[in-house]
Amino acid sequence: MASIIVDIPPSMSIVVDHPSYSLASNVVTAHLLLQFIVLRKLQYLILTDDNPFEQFCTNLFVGGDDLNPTIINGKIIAEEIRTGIAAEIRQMKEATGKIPGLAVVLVGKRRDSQSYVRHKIKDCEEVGINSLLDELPDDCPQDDVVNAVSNFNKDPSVHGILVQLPLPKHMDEEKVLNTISLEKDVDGFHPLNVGNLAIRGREPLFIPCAAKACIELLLRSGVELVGKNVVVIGRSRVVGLPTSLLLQRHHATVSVVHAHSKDPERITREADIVISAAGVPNLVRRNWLKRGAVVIDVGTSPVEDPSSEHGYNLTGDVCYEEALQLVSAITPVPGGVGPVTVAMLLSNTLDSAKRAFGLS
Ligand SMILES: NC(=O)C1=CN([C@@H]2O[C@H](COP(=O)(O)OP(=O)(O)OC[C@H]3O[C@@H](n4cnc5c(N)ncnc54)[C@H](OP(=O)(O)O)[C@@H]3O)[C@@H](O)[C@H]2O)C=CC1
Ligand SMILES: Nc1nc(=O)c2c([nH]1)NC[C@@H]1CN(c3ccc(C(=O)N[C@@H](CCC(=O)O)C(=O)O)cc3)C=[N+]21
Repeated sequence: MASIIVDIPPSMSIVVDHPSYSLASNVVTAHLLLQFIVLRKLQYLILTDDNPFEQFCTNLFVGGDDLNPTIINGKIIAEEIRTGIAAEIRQMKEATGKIPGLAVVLVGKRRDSQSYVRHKIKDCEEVGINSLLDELPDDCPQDDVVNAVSNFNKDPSVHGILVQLPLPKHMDEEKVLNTISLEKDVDGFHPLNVGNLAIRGREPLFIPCAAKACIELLLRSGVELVGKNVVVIGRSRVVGLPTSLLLQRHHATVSVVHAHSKDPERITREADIVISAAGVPNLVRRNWLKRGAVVIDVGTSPVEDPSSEHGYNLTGDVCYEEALQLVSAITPVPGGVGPVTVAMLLSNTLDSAKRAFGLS
């Protein structure tokens, strides 16, 4: 193990005890450590895996230890969005006598899926969207799900169709999702919607809700996107991929980290903004983050906890307590991205109804 001691008068020393730092890089930055040590009146500074050298030096460049991070409140932002949607729906009802409709297809009894669907239905009621729920058993044939979708495709009172993912293992998700009619694809998962999101100058009919939520949270918190280095962790159809595409439409410089990425800590530590959607609890530790970074934590993994009300706790991808020590803003889990994702679903459903009623 590398262990370097730099003598600094008067009677101070620096101990760099870390396998991955060469003598050369330590010598170059030794004067920065000196400044820090004098400033803090420290006798020793021990760098470990949790507090690596490069990150430490980045922090030093940025300055003091007095960041007071903003906790981005997704519940309040979602409520503001819902208030606007409810007002538009009241006007729509006065003008046309009609309201938007959202149909949800839920297969199986996953507790977290049931909970999200309950949230969606409650929020629909609150803003004046009519909601329909088709619940199917875990072991039903795929054709039953396809038929449920087809019926909703034909129903003129339905403007949005959502098939809650994941589907049971024996089903072909791609096939089921492709049966949703393009005009009712409020999740924005249809290949044509994804393709149009990816191509400059084209307009998708719908943009996936979690991606929209991330951007909305950033913009409403006053975070500039143009030219910023953004790292998106995850590249799924539901979150990672559409988020990276939408960020590029906002002129951010986007890097995508996934399960095969080498040295994800180093890549993520470069980012001004980190959006994490891996679904791995506490993946992003302190040493993944640059001081002053903005963090949007999309991950919501149910982690077993028999002592909690529902038998599990929703846990984010980001080690929240550690991140709080150095970020400038962060979304909590729960109460961050989740409620805004649902608000975006309502917004997409409203947009779809407006198109159907010739109001847009
Ligand atoms: N709050 C909200 O509104 C929403 C939250 N979610 C949550 O977001 C999370 C992600 O959802 P979803 O995208 O559907 O999940 P998926 O499992 O479909 O995708 C996960 C992505 O993360 C990547 N990944 C997995 N492990 C690692 C790792 N160790 N390091 C880096 N990347 C990794 C995968 O890489 P690879 O492609 O190489 O396999 C994949 O691209 C979940 O917790 C989900 O519950 C989802 C939707 C909305
Ligand atoms: N077709 C489809 N579209 C989706 O958008 C989709 C999906 N399938 N499958 C699962 C993921 C996950 N997802 C969430 C939505 C809201 C919350 C949410 O509201 N969370 C609350 C807490 C909810 C609770 O307490 O149960 C919060 O974070 O505060 C979470 C996760 C949408 N997804």
